[in-house]
Amino acid sequence: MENGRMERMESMEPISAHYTTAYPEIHPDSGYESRETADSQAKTPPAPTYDEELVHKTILVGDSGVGKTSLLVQFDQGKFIPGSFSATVGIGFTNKVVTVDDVKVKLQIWDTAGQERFRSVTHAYYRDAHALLLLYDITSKTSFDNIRAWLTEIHEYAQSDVVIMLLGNKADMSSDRAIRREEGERLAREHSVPFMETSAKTGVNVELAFTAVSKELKHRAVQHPNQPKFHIHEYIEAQKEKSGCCSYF
Ligand SMILES: Nc1nc2c(ncn2[C@@H]2O[C@H](COP(=O)(O)OP(=O)(O)OP(=O)(O)O)[C@@H](O)[C@H]2O)c(=O)[nH]1
Repeated sequence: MENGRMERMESMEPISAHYTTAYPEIHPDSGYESRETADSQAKTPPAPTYDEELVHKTILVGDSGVGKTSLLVQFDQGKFIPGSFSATVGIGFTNKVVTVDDVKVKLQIWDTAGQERFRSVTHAYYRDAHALLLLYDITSKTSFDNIRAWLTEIHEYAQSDVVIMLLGNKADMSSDRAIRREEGERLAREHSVPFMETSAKTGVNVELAFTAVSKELKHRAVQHPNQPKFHIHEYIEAQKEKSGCCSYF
């Protein structure tokens, strides 16, 4: 696996070459959408159309070892391969289509190397990012403490309107927990970013994280004065309640 990983990261072709690849699709639970759609249809004129050719560049960032590659593999392939990944070298991406509100949102998800020595390479990718998923590991206080530094870098190199989401990963490792969920929530509130705990191992909240980001990106792309605004925080809370996802954290 170690060699496979190295090859994947080092043989990246130019972006345009990858757009010919068919996008795998996921269909998230649509209970929330149907309620929202019914409400909005009653009150507003037909929604402006969403351009399904748009590609939203989404980047996973955070310290080395927090689980960026594992989270992406869980989202892409629905599996977790323990201890199988060597540290990411440079940067690579995976295409995914997320169906939200009956439209297909194309995500190009970039997995970056957390190691300091690759930082200057990854900074270059921030500028045209539409969304950044910032991860820490709930068993690592250092990775949590470094979130402020990551946010400083993001504000320095990314566009000011980039969608940011904070994720506390490895939520399955409750006996080794070093950061309480409330601490993650507080930090996220301080920086006005949505937050959830995830597990790349069990898959908890992995799809929700990408779905919430896709919905936010889609709503931004079609934002219309007469359309109800999408509130990512409320969406996440409603979905968490529905799934009862977090009761065992
Ligand atoms: N228990 C548990 N282990 C995880 C989880 N996510 C990742 N791991 C493990 O944590 C280690 C590091 O995971 P990676 O996905 O390689 O971390 P990364 O953030 O991509 O690391 P870099 O490529 O160095 O930036 C591996 O041994 C994974 O199996 C998780 O949610 N739960």
